[in-house]
Amino acid sequence: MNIDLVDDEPTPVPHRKLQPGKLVIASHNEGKVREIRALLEPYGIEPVSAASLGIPEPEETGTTFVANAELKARFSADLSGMVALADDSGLCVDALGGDPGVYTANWAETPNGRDWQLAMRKVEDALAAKGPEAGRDAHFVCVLSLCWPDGHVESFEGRVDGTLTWPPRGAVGFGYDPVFVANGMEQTFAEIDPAEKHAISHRADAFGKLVAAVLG
Ligand SMILES: O=c1nc[nH]c2c1ncn2[C@H]1C[C@H](O)[C@@H](COP(=O)(O)OP(=O)(O)OP(=O)(O)O)O1
Ligand SMILES: [Mg+2]
Repeated sequence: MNIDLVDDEPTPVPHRKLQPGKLVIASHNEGKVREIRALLEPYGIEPVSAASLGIPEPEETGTTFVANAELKARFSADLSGMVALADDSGLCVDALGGDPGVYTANWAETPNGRDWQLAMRKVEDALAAKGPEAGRDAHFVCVLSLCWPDGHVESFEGRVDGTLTWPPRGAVGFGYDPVFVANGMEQTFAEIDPAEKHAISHRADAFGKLVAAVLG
């Protein structure tokens, strides 16, 4: 047994409970806002979107999901004076060394806004270039960060494992949903009911941890 490892355990920080009331969803992605609203619904929290408060999108300068989720949550908490909940997420493809990862949204950027067909095609082309032995395993990651107006922040990470399919299938959901098939399923995330996605998604996984820590 490595004694050093035991000594290095971080001191647990007590969680702060989230009280019923208004909360800013610090995301400008309508697909995410819709999903986060649905997840919050049973908890007596009234979500308002950052866009509806006129809060702009901060620059995502972090190199990790946690760093970006926390900077987005802090930005909206500072500007609104309310508790803010941000989501930083992405698609990590094993054969691509985890890309596009933190840069998943950037792969969709064009001069005319985001193009998800193009982004899915880019991932597929990169994967095809690796050859069939590389495999098609991928996972989505989601970090949800809550920031209070006094700067207290709590973050929760979730993931869902699956494989990438081609061509894209389905019209529900957003982003890369049409090419992602979760393990144990046959349909893509864009072919299943939102409720089914909420039962297994990376966002739901992170949200479950958030609930246990700050709403339980
Ligand atoms: O469930 C998902 N189903 C499909 N695609 C997904 C999902 N979850 C994240 N993704 C992809 C698309 C998203 O655009 C990118 C995250 O980028 P990310 O910077 O966290 O979000 P974003 O810029 O779209 O919105 P915002 O930063 O305002 O919350 O990963
Ligand atoms: Mg973003």
